[in-house]
Amino acid sequence: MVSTERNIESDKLTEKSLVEYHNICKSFGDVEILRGVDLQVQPGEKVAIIGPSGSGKTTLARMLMTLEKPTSGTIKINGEHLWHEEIDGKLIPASEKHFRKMRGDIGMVFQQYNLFPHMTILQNVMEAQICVLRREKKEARDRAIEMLTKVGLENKLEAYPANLSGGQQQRVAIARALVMKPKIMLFDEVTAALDPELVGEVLQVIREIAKEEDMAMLLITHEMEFARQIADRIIFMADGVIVEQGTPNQIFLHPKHERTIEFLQRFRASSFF
Ligand SMILES: Nc1ncnc2c1ncn2[C@@H]1O[C@H](COP(=O)(O)OP(=O)(O)OP(=O)(O)O)[C@@H](O)[C@H]1O
Repeated sequence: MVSTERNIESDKLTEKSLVEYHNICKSFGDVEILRGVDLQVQPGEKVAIIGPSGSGKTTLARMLMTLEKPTSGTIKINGEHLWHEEIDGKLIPASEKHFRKMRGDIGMVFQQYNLFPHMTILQNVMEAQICVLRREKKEARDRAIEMLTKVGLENKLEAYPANLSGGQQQRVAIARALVMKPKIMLFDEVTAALDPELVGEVLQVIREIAKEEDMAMLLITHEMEFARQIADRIIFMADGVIVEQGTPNQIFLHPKHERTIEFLQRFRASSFF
């Protein structure tokens, strides 16, 4: 019994992280936005990042999408540097070719859905499969239909984005990212631009995906109840650092740090949570 426990512990320690941020700093001009962030995400893990506006959550996610360059620090995906290439033991800035290869592991859904307005829903979900993954048209179509069915839009395949509600468009954006089979999906405030009555349907789709799919997820959200239900781990960020992290119960029921307690109290006072 003891030896089994010890094995499980050592397995956890040796398990390779899917994503590793190491001592990440980011400044915009003179303003330091991220101040030495260390964060690991394990394969399949669902991690929610919460925290006050301006604490650096989106910047952290954008770095994983190679949209924002760290001022210092490193990020690895599957043990391989994202922003650098290792040549003869030296780290040099990554080439566009390296970025393209690495981006294949990462999917992202933003507040803005950015669907192609001139394409049908089905074409929107097929496009990157054909252009980026070089899938055959028939396979891309079959997979797009399967994914659009999963997000409840099997009756809208031939519709255009302009004819869908915001919630439906966001579900297309989710299907479009999912169909690429990334190892990690980033969801950055995906309901922030939606009318309140449309928020529930999008969160429900994400909840179902989290249950069914074994990809890792990094969710930035102000929806605390949603974060509590969906995440294996909650990270509370403030002023560019990770202040506290733990299971949903640890963070929401027994927060330890003054900043976390204050944030959650303010949050409860302004909502039904
Ligand atoms: N390109 C940029 N140039 C200058 N400042 C920026 C840039 N991008 C972000 N910032 C600033 O960095 C800070 C952190 O922004 P970020 O969007 O990462 O925070 P956040 O925690 O995601 O906030 P929110 O919850 O409001 O989305 C903010 O003060 C923002 O104004």
